Amino acid sequence: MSLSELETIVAKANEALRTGHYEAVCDLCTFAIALNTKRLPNATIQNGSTSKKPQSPLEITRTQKLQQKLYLTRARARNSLGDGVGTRHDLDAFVACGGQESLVKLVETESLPVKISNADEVDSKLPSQSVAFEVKPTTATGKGVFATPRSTLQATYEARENAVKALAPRDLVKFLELTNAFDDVPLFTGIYRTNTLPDGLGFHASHFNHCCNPNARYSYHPDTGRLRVFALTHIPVGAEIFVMYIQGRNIYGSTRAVRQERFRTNFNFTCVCSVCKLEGDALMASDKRRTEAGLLYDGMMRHDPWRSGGLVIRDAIRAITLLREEGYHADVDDFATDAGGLCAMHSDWESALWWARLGYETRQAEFGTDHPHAKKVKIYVDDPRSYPQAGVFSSGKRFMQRV
Ligand SMILES: C[S@@+](CC[C@H](N)C(=O)[O-])C[C@H]1O[C@@H](n2cnc3c(N)ncnc32)[C@H](O)[C@@H]1O
Repeated sequence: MSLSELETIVAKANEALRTGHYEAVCDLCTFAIALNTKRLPNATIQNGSTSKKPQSPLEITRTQKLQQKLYLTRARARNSLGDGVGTRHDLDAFVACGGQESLVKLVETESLPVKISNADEVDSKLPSQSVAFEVKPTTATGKGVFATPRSTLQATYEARENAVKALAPRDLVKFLELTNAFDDVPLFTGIYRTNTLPDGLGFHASHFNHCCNPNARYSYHPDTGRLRVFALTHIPVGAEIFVMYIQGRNIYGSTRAVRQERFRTNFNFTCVCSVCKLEGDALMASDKRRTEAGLLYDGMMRHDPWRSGGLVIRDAIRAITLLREEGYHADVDDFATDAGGLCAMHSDWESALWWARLGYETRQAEFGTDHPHAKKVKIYVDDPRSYPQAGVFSSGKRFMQRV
């Protein structure tokens, strides 16, 4: 962790001290002390060698001053929490790393105003009634999220500011608890990159693991500023809930090798989901299905809509069938909406409505009826004549094939 990141933590700890969030102060200082100790000139790292990077004299002074501030800040928080032993320990450590005795006296005599932490207030704002899962350790992926008996299909989670420096101290504690998959970049950046999925970073949502056949989908809801998670299929109690870190055609339309390359490049991990673990014929069949679905997606709208409109419908049916065979429960709308548009183009309102419904059902299940993605296609269900290309041909053709 860089010195400036540590200084950010000290600043946040002091902010928390001022606002009476003493538990958060302790968490932040404990975290930073552990990391800053490794930066001190006489520190040894785990294999017994000394700190890797030599520091300039200025940096050494900053590191030592930081350590003093951390102990003193935590001492004041512990004092306010009535933790006498902890306070004494921190004041001794403060002096041992060069802190002034006069400041120790000050803390010993100071009685900080006793403020009631509003922690409970903050927690009670979280949608605990709708929590349908819990975070637990997994064998292969660290922690993951599992369905609980109180399962509901919709669980909403608060979306948070991505800018770490703008986080409130308590949120910074939660941020620091998230996984970091990048050793070679500063800690804040590593945590940010590990946990910022296509729709943002959420202190709860970022605990979901990925699967190339997810059973849930999370999305950012702009009206409420929340990350929301919707189940895509029935999730039995005790089953892990998986979302997708890479979306749409990039996941359902790509082979394992291509997906793994994306995970390595974007997230620095090797995917061990049930689809990526397939071997032999099963893997070949999965790769074949996904390659075909990807090609169908790319090629569907290249058919001449006047002469070959039937091919658009044929491709949509084929692609949706492939996704179903693959056990992939999302993104049917990628094909259904275009198929509806084609039917509307030919003024086949009955078929246009059928496909519009399929597209809308998919989007409302994945994002919620109040999400802009769902609202955007709802208008075609309300009136298939509202497809932008509606009625351009009056060919009299009817596209009766359904999936
Ligand atoms: C956003 S976090 C997910 C929660 C994380 N497992 C934890 O312990 O808090 C992303 C990290 O989880 C792990 N992970 C998630 N899905 C995975 C998968 N399908 N295969 C392997 N590792 C996965 C990777 O280490 C990745 O960097």
